[in-house]
Amino acid sequence: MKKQVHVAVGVIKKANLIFIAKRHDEQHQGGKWEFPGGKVEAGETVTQALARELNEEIGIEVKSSTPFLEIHHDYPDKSVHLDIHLVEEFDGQARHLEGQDHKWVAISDLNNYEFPAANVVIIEKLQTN
Ligand SMILES: Nc1nc2c([nH]c(=O)n2[C@@H]2O[C@H](COP(=O)(O)OP(=O)(O)OP(=O)(O)O)[C@@H](O)[C@H]2O)c(=O)[nH]1
Ligand SMILES: [Mg+2]
Repeated sequence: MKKQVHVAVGVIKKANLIFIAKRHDEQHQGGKWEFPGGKVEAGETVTQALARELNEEIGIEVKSSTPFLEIHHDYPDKSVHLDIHLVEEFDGQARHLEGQDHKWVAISDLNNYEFPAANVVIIEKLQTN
C-alpha cells in the first residue's frame, strides 16, 4: 500500500502577505514552493504539530491558529492528508532554519510560484476570501 502521511500545514498571514518556502530539491515534491509544516507525530494534535513544526522550521511561536482547509491528495508515490490552518497570531520573525529559500508574497502573486498539486485548492480559497 502507498505511504500515507498526515501533515500539519500553516498558512502564515501578515496583512495581505503569506509566508512561503521552497522545498529542497531532494525532498518529496522538491524544488516547489510550500506552506511550512510537517508530519503530525503519534500522540500530537494537529494544532500541537503545527506549533512544533513552525517553531522548528521558521522560528515563530504560534499564538493561535484556525482550521482553514483539509485536503486528501494522491501523489504517485504517496498519499497526503493536509490539515491546513491559518496562522495570523505569532511571535518572532519568520525565517527559515533549515536553509530553505523563503519569502512573504502577496496573495494575488501566489500564482507566480509553483506549488505541489495538492496546494491548488489552498491558493484558490485564499484568493476568493
Ligand atoms: N509542508 C508542506 N508539505 C506539503 C505541502 N503540500 C504538499 O503536498 N506537501 C506534502 O506533504 C508531505 C509532508 O511534508 P514534510 O515537509 O513534513 O515531510 P518531508 O517528506 O518533506 O520530509 P521528512 O520525511 O524528512 O519529514 C510531503 O510529501 C509534501 O510533499 C505544503 O504546502 N507544505
Ligand atoms: Mg516540513
